[in-house]
Amino acid sequence: MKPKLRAIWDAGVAAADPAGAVTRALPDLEFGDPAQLSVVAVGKAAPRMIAPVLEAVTPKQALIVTHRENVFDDLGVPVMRAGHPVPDPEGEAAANAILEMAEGLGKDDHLLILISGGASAMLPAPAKGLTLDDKVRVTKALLASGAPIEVMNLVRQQLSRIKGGGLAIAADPARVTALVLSDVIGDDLRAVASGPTLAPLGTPEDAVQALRGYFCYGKVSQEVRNHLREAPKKRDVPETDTRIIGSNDVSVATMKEQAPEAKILTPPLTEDVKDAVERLAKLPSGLWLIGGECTVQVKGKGMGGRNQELALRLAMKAEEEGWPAGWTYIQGGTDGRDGPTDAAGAVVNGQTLKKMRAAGVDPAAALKNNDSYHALKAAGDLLMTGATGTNVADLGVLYRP
Ligand SMILES: O=C(O)[C@H](O)CO
Repeated sequence: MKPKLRAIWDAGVAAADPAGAVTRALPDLEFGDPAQLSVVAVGKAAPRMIAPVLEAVTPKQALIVTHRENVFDDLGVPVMRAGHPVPDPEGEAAANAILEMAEGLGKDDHLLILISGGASAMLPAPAKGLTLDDKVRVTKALLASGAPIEVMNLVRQQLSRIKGGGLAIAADPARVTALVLSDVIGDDLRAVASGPTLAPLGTPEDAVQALRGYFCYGKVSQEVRNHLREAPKKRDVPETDTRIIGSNDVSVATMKEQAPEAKILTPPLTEDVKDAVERLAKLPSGLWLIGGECTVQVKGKGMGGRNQELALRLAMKAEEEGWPAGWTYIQGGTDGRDGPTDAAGAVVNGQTLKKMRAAGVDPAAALKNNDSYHALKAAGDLLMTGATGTNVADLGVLYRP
């Protein structure tokens, strides 16, 4: 079963390949006159998203903004590197460059923006009266609070000149098209990269409530609090053509094409891994396709990631409940990096715990220490893909006979 499940999982990851996703979108895209076309790619997948566009057309101007760790070839257009997950001065310079480019466009111009995850942190454009330091403090407080991405970005939009439709406002009256590779479960495009071409997720008052709700209000600067009190309630964002071209849902749908007999788990797994395993254990027999992204409460000092911990927990649950032989489960991050490890996740079955014990590892003790990586490594059941160059959260496939 392992090779079959791996092939289905691989098909899901391939569907999220940034170059492939843009290439599939190109036939439906009207570039217009290349002499009036500006192309900007932002986020972790920016170089891979812009490559097929630059093969298809030579725009008037183009710019890539990505994280400095992203590997990319020289594509012959300027690249600006930016910090992530905490914004830095290079990111601020990049955000300013994009806004300047957008502000210089006229009604006959076309701005094509290619958006992928990570761009919120990479493009800090502090609202008038705020500084990069203010934004750094807000970002750090929200990151430490465990607030979900929708909440983080609702706040960040209210403090920014580029997020929450700010880019669309700057580019007005030019035509704006955005192709989005979504790393947000549920695909609210206002949340992906903080929606530079769409109206914000909430109001300044909502941002205050969110900061209070996650005990961050007291941690942000007085300038931020003043700004949120005085900022206009509504932002008029011009209409843009913003399209999704890849996402966790799209990847799960592609896995379904690969395995039409399978059922899709709904809703996707977004809960803590402990609760996720309870849900998986209740599924009837058959082949199940799983999207989402779980959370883990880390208390131990071991090494692992949410996908590895989920797989290990499921193997233990299967043993405890005496699942019939043949069950198999693959679970991994589509970016190929689960937590701070070099594994994407794991592929487990009825042999996993036996192999672990034979190698001298106690699975329960490993779990207690959040050390799923070393336990699964001892069993030879890690899922190793290397960095995939994309990220649409996590995918899993479970077979229960
Ligand atoms: O950049 C961001 O805001 C996150 O990656 C979600 O898209």
